Amino acid sequence: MENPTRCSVVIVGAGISGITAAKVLAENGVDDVLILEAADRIGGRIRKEHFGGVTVELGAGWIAGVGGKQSNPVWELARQSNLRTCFSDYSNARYNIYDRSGKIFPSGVAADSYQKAVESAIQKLRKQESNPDVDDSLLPETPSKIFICRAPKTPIELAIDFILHDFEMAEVEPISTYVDFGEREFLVADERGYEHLLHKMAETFLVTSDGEISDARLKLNKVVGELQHSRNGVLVKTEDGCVYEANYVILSVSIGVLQTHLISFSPPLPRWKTEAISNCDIMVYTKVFLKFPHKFWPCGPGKEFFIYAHERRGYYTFWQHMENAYPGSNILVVTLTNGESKRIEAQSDHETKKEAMEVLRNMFGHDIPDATDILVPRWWNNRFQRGSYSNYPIYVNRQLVDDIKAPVGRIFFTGEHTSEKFSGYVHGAYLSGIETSTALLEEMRTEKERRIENQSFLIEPLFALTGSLTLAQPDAVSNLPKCDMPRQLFLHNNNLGVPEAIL
Ligand SMILES: Cc1cc2nc3c(=O)[nH]c(=O)nc-3n(C[C@H](O)[C@H](O)[C@H](O)COP(=O)(O)OP(=O)(O)OC[C@H]3O[C@@H](n4cnc5c(N)ncnc54)[C@H](O)[C@@H]3O)c2cc1C
Repeated sequence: MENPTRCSVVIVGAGISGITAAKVLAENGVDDVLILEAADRIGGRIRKEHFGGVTVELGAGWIAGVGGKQSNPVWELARQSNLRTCFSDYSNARYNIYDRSGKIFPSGVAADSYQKAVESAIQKLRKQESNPDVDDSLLPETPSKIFICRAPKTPIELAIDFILHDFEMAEVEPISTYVDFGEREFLVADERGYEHLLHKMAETFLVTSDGEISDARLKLNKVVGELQHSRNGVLVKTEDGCVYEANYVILSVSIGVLQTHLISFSPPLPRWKTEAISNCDIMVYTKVFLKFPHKFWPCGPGKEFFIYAHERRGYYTFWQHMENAYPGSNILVVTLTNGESKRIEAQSDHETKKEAMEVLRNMFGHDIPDATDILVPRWWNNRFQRGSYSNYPIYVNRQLVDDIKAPVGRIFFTGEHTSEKFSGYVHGAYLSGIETSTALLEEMRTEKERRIENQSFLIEPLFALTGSLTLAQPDAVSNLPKCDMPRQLFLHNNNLGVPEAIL
């Protein structure tokens, strides 16, 4: 085995949290950093793809939390890059609920069902708030446990339950993103993709040529498989047999990846850490894109989002047309979550297209054309993701997030799942990258102070002994953890008959 490459910090993962952490370290003078990314691109869960003649976002699509007193930092980045965005008005979606025969539910019925669902959810949350120890798992195992009075049963109730809990919890309980940054949401509709923000950030500290990152400090297709950590540093091993040695590691992989055994830890992570990781839920959220030869759905104000009410909860329920984002693109997007996401990930795209077409024919009649193309992202089966984002309960136990985020020795954890207030969002991941690297910089400063104290403790007696002393590798010494230091001390003018190097 070749000597491992040594650096101050290895960052595992080049999503927005990893790139942001690296940028903050570079800005603070720590630029011997190595970013190891398993995929062949940066961005992680921010990912564009060309589909049907436009750029679509397979992962994060919206900048959520805009228009409040405080500015969302991701919105600021988007403004600096002139990222093209479209305001999304979900408020009308509840009035565009189709039944299986293509009729739209009368607005009074829809509004009434919606109101009842919101009241029921609030009631349930208040109960949880006043008695957080009630074991929710004792309630019947349905996604709609929230309906404590009466579980939703009819197609419209199930559709509203899905919209409320898989999309709009903000209407039920204040969510930090909306409270802090505002209630508006903007869909990114830019040919450069949402990921352009990451590239802009990376360009500020990584070398580029012809617009591509060419810096040796970013290594793509490097799947980290093992972290061996001790008081002195961390050995990072990748699946292709490379070994990197670092003083510290920032681990930015998703909570889904942490729950698998993709990365092994030696010594193993402590129990409090593994328990916290396994107690965090993961949401699978899948946007299926369908391209058509022409439009057959209503457009115009209040029509961007529409809902299909089916007796199976979450069955091709939430639809969006892309005419506002890309006029003339003739693209529809249907969102599935959790069990339905996993189900369609396991089947062929052809089968998914058949199911989606049947639903569309129920809503819009049999004369509509077949989709000419389909795109089905597979976030659950992607071994570098294993899901879309963390899903903490509304009344999250603070200790759980603290434990997920807390460092273990020289391994620091970052990513959207470590954000106490904004988990699940791009801005949560971005802010966590800043928070983690700031904490690491503080730790590095403290360690340096400890080393200086330790050096004088060791050096003073040696001066007394020899009268004269030089350090063969002064820089190396100042960079090493304290227990390695004596190995690096060399005596000058060795007339005492003692070995050249002590130890
Ligand atoms: C379908 C979907 C829709 C979403 N919609 C929105 C939205 O509209 N608005 C919003 O704000 N947020 C949204 N999100 C959430 C948002 O995308 C994430 O919160 C954010 O991008 C997470 O960034 P991160 O840096 O924490 O993690 P990631 O982006 O996952 O970065 C982690 C990186 O680690 C890499 N990695 C994993 N394992 C290894 C390994 N062993 N070795 C090396 N590298 C490894 C991964 O490849 C990845 O690049 C959505 C997410 C998804 C999937």
